[in-house]
Amino acid sequence: MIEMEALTKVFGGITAVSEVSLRVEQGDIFGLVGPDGAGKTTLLRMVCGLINPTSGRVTLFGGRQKKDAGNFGYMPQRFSLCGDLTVMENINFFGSLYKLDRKTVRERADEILELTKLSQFKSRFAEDLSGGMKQKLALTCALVIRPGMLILDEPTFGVDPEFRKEFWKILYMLNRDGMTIFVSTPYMDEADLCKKVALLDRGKIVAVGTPDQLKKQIKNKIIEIKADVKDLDFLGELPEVDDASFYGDRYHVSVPVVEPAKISISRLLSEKGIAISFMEEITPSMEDVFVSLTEKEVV
Ligand SMILES: Nc1ncnc2c1ncn2[C@@H]1O[C@H](COP(=O)(O)OP(=O)(O)OP(=O)(O)O)[C@@H](O)[C@H]1O
Repeated sequence: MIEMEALTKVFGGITAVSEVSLRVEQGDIFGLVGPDGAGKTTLLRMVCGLINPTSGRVTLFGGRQKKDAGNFGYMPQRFSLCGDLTVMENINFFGSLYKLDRKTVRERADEILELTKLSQFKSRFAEDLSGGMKQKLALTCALVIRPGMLILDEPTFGVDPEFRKEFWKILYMLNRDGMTIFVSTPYMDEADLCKKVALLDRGKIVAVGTPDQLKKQIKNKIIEIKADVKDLDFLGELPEVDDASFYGDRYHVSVPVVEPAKISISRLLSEKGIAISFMEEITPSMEDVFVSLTEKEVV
């Protein structure tokens, strides 16, 4: 459905996207995952034809359909709605950009607003919606053209976890009904929700595969630790430990062999008078995969 060949974008002296080759297949939920500034927006904008690549090529739908034929929906990262128009007026405006007649827009809107649970807010001004509801309205607008493929740029950025769950539920429903989804996200936990993932770092693809395939690429084991102090960075200095990273209220320690590392960690923490409430080997998360492939900590 989307084929990217050595896609590159240079802005002045900055190479935002470098030699990216990827294929998004029909029926995929394909995640483009990477931290801020990795090049996600730039890549998606080239795919949508909003900016030209410096070099490389994008082919959509095997080159059989035109990019501008309304056969894919795009939900940009930035707020793309008119704040002083109501929910329904925004949808009508969007429909008119694609030359859809009012009746068609109204019928489709009713259906999609049901799905996005915005039906009761049709006459509310967009600027008065919550952050999550604004994102849902942007999604509704992108869906009004009934696209076969949806391209979304960080659709859940900065909204609460409850909303993120709800938004992903909608994406799953759309995908189940046959829609191909190409979505960017800085959230590593969302990578786990994708059928296929490309990890992007400083403009380059560092890994591509299903979440399970990517997790198997990690050679080290991961030990998760909860202790009564927050800063356990010093664990990285133990010879049995390759890396120690902070994850919210816990630490993930990357080790070649589990048991000697656990003994050594227990000894060191006990010497420092630090109590351990949890220390077990766990299945690596997508954060662990990203850290191990890029040697970077993520938020
Ligand atoms: N129009 C532009 N002119 C100059 N530099 C740009 C432009 N657009 C993006 N960049 C730079 O390209 C790099 C990639 O930016 P991009 O916005 O694509 O990343 P991103 O992964 O989407 O991150 P974010 O979530 O912060 O938007 C960054 O260093 C950014 O500053």
